[in-house]
Amino acid sequence: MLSPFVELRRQLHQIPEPGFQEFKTQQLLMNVLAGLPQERLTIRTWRTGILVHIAGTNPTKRFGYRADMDGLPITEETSLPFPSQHPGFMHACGHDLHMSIGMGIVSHFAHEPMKDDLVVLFQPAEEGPGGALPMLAAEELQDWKPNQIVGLHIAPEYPVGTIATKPEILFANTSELFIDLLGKGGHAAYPHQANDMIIASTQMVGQLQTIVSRNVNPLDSAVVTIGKMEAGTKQNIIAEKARLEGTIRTLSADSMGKVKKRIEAIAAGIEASFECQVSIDYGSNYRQVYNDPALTNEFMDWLRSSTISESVQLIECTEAMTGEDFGYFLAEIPGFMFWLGVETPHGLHHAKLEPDERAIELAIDTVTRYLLFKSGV
Ligand SMILES: CC(=O)N[C@@H](CCC[C@H](N)C(=O)O)C(=O)O
Repeated sequence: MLSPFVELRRQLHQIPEPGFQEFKTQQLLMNVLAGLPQERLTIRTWRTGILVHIAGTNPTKRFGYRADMDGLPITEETSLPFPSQHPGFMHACGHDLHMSIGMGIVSHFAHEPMKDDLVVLFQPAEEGPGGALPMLAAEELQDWKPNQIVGLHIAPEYPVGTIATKPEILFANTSELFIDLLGKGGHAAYPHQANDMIIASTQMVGQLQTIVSRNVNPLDSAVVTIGKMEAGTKQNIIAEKARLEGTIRTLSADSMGKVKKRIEAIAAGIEASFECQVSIDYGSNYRQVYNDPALTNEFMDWLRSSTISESVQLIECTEAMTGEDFGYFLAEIPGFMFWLGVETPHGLHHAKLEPDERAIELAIDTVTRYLLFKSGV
């Protein structure tokens, strides 16, 4: 028989929704919460998110666990018998697992409370525009702010049973990048009378790739990725407009500023050389995920020395250029994030991502036992 949280993951997997539109997701989670013992639960909603407070037996502090909720605009290509029912959308970043693990933690402590309080946050819009910052500022969270917070992210590259983390920076600073180019459309046969934004935008993509290779200190990692480009209407019409969409990743906040300055200089060069207009919008920016060194080391020592080490293998990993708005939680509340192995050949944001569901019960067990270690029964 399937664990109820694997069953929940499968239901969530079928209803991926964009950030701040997680309406069905919220409803499903609310229905599951309604089926749990209510004595110690207080439930609040905030936009499409949910905050669940589980009262401890003799609390002196409050712990937090955060799960993100949104899906991605990807057409699923897995062979799963429970694929996405929302065309063009998929849980391709594991948020379906993060939520079902969150629910498993709520359920555990709703049945068997620990000494301290716990707040489990189901947070919308991690993929964009970012739900963490407004959730942290929300009235609904102010009297429930945890003293320590934990988050996890699935990791396709590690086997089930692996947890990977490190003190200090785990994930990069991020900034979205939207670039609009405006020239002059025209007939394909009269290029001299038009100003072709396909040529200008492809030149710009090429020049953007020189920032990391030529302007950033090789010992200080950065990424500039253009993930989407749009231009043109028909094969024999010169494109008046082009749009580039991408993301910037840096390990230091200082480098983020430098990369943005270079993007602006390249944009000015493209404007001058192609006699067009280039406008830049940085969309949403996420703060680095900075793991509290003392708490992370304590967690790692606990993983190595407690009986959990029989089922969990700890890896001290290097930092990754992924982004996470959980970084905003960690800037305000001490805590850490860790990678949870779900071994699958396809990576995050891939249409064939099929995380191994055995990681769900393992994560529920690990986090609940860690919280009990921290709090006492
Ligand atoms: C873990 C993960 O994949 N997170 C996303 C966060 C997206 C941040 C933002 N929307 C951006 O694209 O810069 C990631 O892409 O790393």
